[in-house]
Amino acid sequence: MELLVSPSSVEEARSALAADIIDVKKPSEGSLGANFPWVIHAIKELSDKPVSAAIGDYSFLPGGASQAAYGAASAGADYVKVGLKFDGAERAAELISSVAKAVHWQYPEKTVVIAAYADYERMGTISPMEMAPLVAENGADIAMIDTGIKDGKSLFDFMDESVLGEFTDLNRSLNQKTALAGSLKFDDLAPLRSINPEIIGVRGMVCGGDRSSVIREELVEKAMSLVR
Ligand SMILES: O=C[C@H](O)COP(=O)(O)O
Repeated sequence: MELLVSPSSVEEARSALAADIIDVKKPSEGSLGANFPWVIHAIKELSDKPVSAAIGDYSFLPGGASQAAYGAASAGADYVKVGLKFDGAERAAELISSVAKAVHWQYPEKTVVIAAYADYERMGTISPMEMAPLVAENGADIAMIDTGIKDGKSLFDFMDESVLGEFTDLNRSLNQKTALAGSLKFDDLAPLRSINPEIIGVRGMVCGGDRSSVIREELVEKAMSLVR
């Protein structure tokens, strides 16, 4: 299980360098808010660690999402991550294939992450289970669950360990990886280890519980020691 940590600036990224994957985002623009390309580039320059970039919680806008995905990959992101903020399997397939093509067209080695929301019922968006079979089938690499509304409710408030285990197993059977996130706490690391997704994503946990605060290096190190 690898640890992905989401800084919002170059300064914060310096405190996150112990993580396996540095995930650039702009939390003030949403759960998967996109940061500026020059911030992605500067964070990529900081270390040899793989860099991920969120491109936004996207409505059904395959053209816009594919340009944003291409921009993030060109700026240096090794992982490009998009959230599906709409419903409908057919529309999801179209946006996933557009984003995957935009990245793999010139960067076949890069990884495309597609996120659905644990709180899809209150978001009115596609569910993670409905999204899962559309990911690799449309050229993407990782199926992710995050919470869409960051109001303190966590992934486990919406999906229990057995459902998350089913999601992870389903992804494995589809030859795609799983990433889980959503206001995770240190106490969640034990159940997450038994669910065993390839990646877990955190921000609030390593900010001391408040994701609008700043990432603390010692908490990233603590989280790394517990996921190993
Ligand atoms: O990709 C992971 C997210 O940034 C998780 O943020 P959070 O732990 O504050 O919900």
